[in-house]
Amino acid sequence: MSRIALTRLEAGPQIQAVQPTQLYCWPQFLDGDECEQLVALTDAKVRPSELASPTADKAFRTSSSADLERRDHPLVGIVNQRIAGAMGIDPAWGEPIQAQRYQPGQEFKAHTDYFEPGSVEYEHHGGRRGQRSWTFMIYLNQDCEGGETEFVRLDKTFRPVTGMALIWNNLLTDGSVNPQTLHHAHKITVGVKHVITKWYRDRPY
Ligand SMILES: O=C(O)CCC(=O)C(=O)O
Ligand SMILES: [Fe+2]
Repeated sequence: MSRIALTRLEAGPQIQAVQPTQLYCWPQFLDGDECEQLVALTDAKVRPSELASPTADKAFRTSSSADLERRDHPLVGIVNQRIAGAMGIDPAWGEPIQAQRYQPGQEFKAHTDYFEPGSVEYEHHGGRRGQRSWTFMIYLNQDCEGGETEFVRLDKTFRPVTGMALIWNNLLTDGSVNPQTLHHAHKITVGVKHVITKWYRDRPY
């Protein structure tokens, strides 16, 4: 699967990191109108974000989240298809699109998107549904300060840019997890940051 996705991805996005980590940035994956509509859909549905893995730190992930579904708006289906087409992955392997909203002071501290193998969270969230493989994240706005996405072990930091996608594989080509994908969504200092995230599994979800 990694190889198929890599081939398709070479058509549009810019490579940001090379083996063993596959990390891409794709400017203007969505246009400004699409982003604005997705922000409005998110604001109408948000709830406090959840954590897959337990942590004693109550300030670890302080954002809000919303699951965006096709029945919320036809644009959700269109974006789902555009992402699946770009990735060359069967849409059945994808989780529903989830939006994240960060208000001033909110962040998601350094974490990985894969489930720790052998852990309770893996049994609960992975298990039969499979491990998380690719993350396809799109910034919906840039009129904010702070909120950078930092890949702390890769020394790569991205500022939110409206419509820009960040795409990375949380796994290595042999299917094992890649700790180099550790990332931190920095605190927002001014304004509000919105993103949408699509996670793929390593088998049909
Ligand atoms: O908001 C970001 O920049 C990153 C979000 C993220 O890492 C996640 O939702 O898993
Ligand atoms: Fe993440």
